[in-house]
Amino acid sequence: MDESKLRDDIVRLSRSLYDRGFSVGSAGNISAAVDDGLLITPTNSCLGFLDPDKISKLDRNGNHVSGAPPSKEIFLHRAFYETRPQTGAVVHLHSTFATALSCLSDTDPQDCIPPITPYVVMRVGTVKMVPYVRPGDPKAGDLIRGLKGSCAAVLLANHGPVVTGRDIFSAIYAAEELEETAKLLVILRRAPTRRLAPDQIQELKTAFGSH
Ligand SMILES: O=C(CO)COP(=O)(O)O
Ligand SMILES: [Zn+2]
Repeated sequence: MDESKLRDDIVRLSRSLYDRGFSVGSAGNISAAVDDGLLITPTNSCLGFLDPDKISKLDRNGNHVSGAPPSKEIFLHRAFYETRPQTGAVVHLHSTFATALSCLSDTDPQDCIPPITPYVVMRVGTVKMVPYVRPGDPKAGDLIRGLKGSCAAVLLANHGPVVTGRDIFSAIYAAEELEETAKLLVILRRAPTRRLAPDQIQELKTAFGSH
């Protein structure tokens, strides 16, 4: 794993998210696994203007070893790496439509993003809601551990999405797919909407793997 390329990829992909309005201000944070720990965006940093040399590095025990102070959501990120060994990167955003679903009281907490299109099934899988805790509360880590690795993505109630992937590219593509599907769900709200049928979902899982 080339850490310096990974740092450049984090900067480039974060800027792209920011430029397209998936994040604003200093909201959101991104981490990626490296051989000896993980890289995570610094707390209070803007995803549009990251400096590769200031990205925080933590060792395998979660100790801060270099860069600016890490995101306060480090507990959330580490819980995904701990419970889903296939995780190579974690993306947390306050993207508008996924956050809207996280605030709507009739979003199904066991199935926040119903399977209405193939790509959300292929890239994201089942999304559960995690009860509200304040940003940076270590309890968020306990709540993620409680899912026992069953979800690649969650919505934090009244806060926003957290999405994981094998690597930084797949985590970000999945976060974009989740946001676009959330937008469709908000647009289609109260309109009778066809879901993919269970056999169609199974066909996708067989053809493309499941989350
Ligand atoms: O989105 C955020 C908190 O939930 C941003 O926090 P950080 O700036 O500490 O990464
Ligand atoms: Zn947040």
